[in-house]
Amino acid sequence: MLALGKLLELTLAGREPAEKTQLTVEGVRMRWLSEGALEVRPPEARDNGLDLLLSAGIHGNETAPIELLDRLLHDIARGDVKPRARILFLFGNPEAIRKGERFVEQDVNRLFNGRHEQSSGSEALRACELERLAASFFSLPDRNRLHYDLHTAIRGSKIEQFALYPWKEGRQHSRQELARLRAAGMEAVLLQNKPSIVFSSYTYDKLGAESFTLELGKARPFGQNDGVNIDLLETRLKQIIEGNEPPLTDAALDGLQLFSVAREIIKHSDSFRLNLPADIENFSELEVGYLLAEDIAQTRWIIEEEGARIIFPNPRVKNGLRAGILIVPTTDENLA
Ligand SMILES: O=C(O)CCC(=O)N[C@@H](CCC(=O)O)C(=O)O
Ligand SMILES: [Zn+2]
Repeated sequence: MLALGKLLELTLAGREPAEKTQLTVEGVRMRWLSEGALEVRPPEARDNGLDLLLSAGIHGNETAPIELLDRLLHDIARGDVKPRARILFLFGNPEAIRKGERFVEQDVNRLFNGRHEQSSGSEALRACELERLAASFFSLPDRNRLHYDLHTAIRGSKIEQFALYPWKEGRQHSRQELARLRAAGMEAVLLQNKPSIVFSSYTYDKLGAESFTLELGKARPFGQNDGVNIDLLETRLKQIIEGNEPPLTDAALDGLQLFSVAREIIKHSDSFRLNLPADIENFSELEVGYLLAEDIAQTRWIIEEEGARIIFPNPRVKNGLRAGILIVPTTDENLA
């Protein structure tokens, strides 16, 4: 296999490849751009006009998505997968991946849409670099832009695989993209309703891509991901890359559960208390009247919404950051 197909090995070793560009037997050009960043370009005659950004390892301990990108890249480097799309592979936080930690000093996925400018340290620099790499990749005119930012969650989940769909004023969420996610094995989608500082929101808001954060199961160390079944996603990604996706029918959304954000729980101070068991699963339902959280100055988060559920509860985040999202079921009536 070509050396550049071993992007994960290079990244884990903190090594720069001697040769920055290589051609596969299929005439596919692979170009190393920076640590954990590799562009794949099909021969011009085969290019179908899709620019696909695949990122993983924005959180260094979320290894199933990193292993998935590693397999896809190996397949392309060997000529077993023949791309018709341009692809940018990104391993988000190499230092944290090497340490097997979610982050080193601060969460890279809270540093996008300009947030890195108000911060310092290696993770702020990396968020800036990721924005630059994505902006340069998505700078070609008249092409379709798609970004999947792949994650696994800290805790178990009543709904194992789901997507978060960013929001932008005046832009409607796409039914076609939701159908594609359903075909890729996603069981639910959270339709966001305000701007955010995560990577997928940056590429959606600033770069015009269709962008999603995908949650694929529970985070485990390298080599221990047998419990994370991402076969449907892997198959779909290969089809997207090779430009031979089966057509999506009108019934394609069947079974996909849609949610919207009722409230984000923001931790304001060290006094923040979250009244949930440590092992609570994502999508657990909370009853009306339940006292979910308390914070400084008698702030109390009481459930008012029928059918409310919690995702990503985490009282250990830094002050000012999201300590959970309260979500409620929604319908498909506002989709484009
Ligand atoms: O399990 C958790 O608490 C977090 C899992 C995770 O890393 N999720 C992403 C979601 C990003 C988004 O809101 O689109 C994150 O928290 O960064
Ligand atoms: Zn993550």
